[in-house]
Amino acid sequence: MNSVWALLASIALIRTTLYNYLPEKLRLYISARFEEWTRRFNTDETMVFKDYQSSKMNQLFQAANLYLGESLPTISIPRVTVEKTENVRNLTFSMEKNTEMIDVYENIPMKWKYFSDYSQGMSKHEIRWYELSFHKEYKSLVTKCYLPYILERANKIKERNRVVQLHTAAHDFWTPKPVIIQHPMTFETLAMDGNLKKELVEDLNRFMNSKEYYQQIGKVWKRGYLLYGPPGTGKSSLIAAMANHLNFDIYNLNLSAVSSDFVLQNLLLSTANRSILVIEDIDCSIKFQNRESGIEQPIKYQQQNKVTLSGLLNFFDGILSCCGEGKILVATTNYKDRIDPALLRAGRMDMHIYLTYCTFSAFKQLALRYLEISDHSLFHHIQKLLPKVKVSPAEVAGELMKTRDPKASIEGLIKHLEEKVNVFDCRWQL
Ligand SMILES: Nc1ncnc2c1ncn2[C@@H]1O[C@H](COP(=O)(O)OP(=O)(O)OP(=O)(O)O)[C@@H](O)[C@H]1O
Repeated sequence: MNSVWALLASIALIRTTLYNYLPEKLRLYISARFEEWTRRFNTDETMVFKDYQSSKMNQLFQAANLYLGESLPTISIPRVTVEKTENVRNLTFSMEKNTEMIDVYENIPMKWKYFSDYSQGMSKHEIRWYELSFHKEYKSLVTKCYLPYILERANKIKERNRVVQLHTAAHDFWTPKPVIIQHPMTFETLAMDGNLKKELVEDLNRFMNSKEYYQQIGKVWKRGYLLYGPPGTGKSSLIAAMANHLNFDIYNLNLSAVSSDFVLQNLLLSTANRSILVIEDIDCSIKFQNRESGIEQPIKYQQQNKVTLSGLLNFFDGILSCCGEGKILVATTNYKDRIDPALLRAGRMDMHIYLTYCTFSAFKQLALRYLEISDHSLFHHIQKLLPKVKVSPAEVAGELMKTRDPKASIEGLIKHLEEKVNVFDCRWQL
């Protein structure tokens, strides 16, 4: 055995020595021939996915990370890295440096190896990469099917893991660190007319599944909703439910703090795709010039409100709104009649949703959520009182929260409603 090692070592030494004395052209020729010769015997091909390519994040590297991470908990592998970071919902698994795993795609084994190292040079930073090896006869399958499949799966994993974030604008920019919203409001917990809720959920789902349709008819893939109604009727709650349903980030825009139409345009351009842009109390943010009568906006308003109506219209449906896709605009107001009709038009505000004072049906949904009861002998009193008063779901929810005892809670609400009826009757007599 020792003599074999000695022979191999001598061959290597002779080869290196000879190689050093050969002219460069001949050396290059020999290595090319040598590589060709070894390739003939090697049946595998390897693809390398570096984390960064020309200082841009390599999407294939990221996708492989997510895709492989999903299979890691289910396969036998000696070591894995497990993480839970703030802005993802679930545990994330990743491969340890210099380890390998086999993924089976269409019954074909795909061998993945993960590497990391430190770059040489002035700034020492970590370089990470995956190597994917497969039998060379599957090269076309890998490029045409396997890699696109990984990209698609990774997108789905990303969507599933995402947490909803709230972005707010400050000093003409979106704040660099959005807040993670853990708002528990969903369409299940929102007390709202059953038919309206169903219509809205269907509308959102239809919109989400219509990307190709919008493209086909040449329309920008965006949708606008106007939520209007008295304070406390659940406009903000509904926005949270929409964001949770779609898993979309929220960009909350206070128009009165935006310094110009130009800034408004920039803010819109820097919102992410598949997000909800909210303009709360749109009627308070801008005093509208009456476009129908043609009366000019008074100078004092022009000074106060730096965003103009035309800037806003441009923002809703101008060329700018083409930048991005899957965008939802939500405007809220307590006074729909104060909004310029131009803004309310279909295409800008496609669906107008009236959130009203608490109805008996909404009360029953709140009772189920707050008191965990679907019926009670005192319910008929509430049913009689509710049509006589203007009470918001927020007010009812506040009463129901005062005690966990259903009887005491409903009695408290009846008392509150009766007081409101009496106040109303007194005013009526005056
Ligand atoms: N329809 C509803 N279903 C369940 N809870 C509700 C509903 N409406 C209001 N609430 C409760 O009342 C609170 C306040 O409601 P919300 O902020 O959504 O009302 P709003 O219409 O946005 O009010 P405003 O016009 O004053 O901004 C919510 O946090 C929620 O707990």
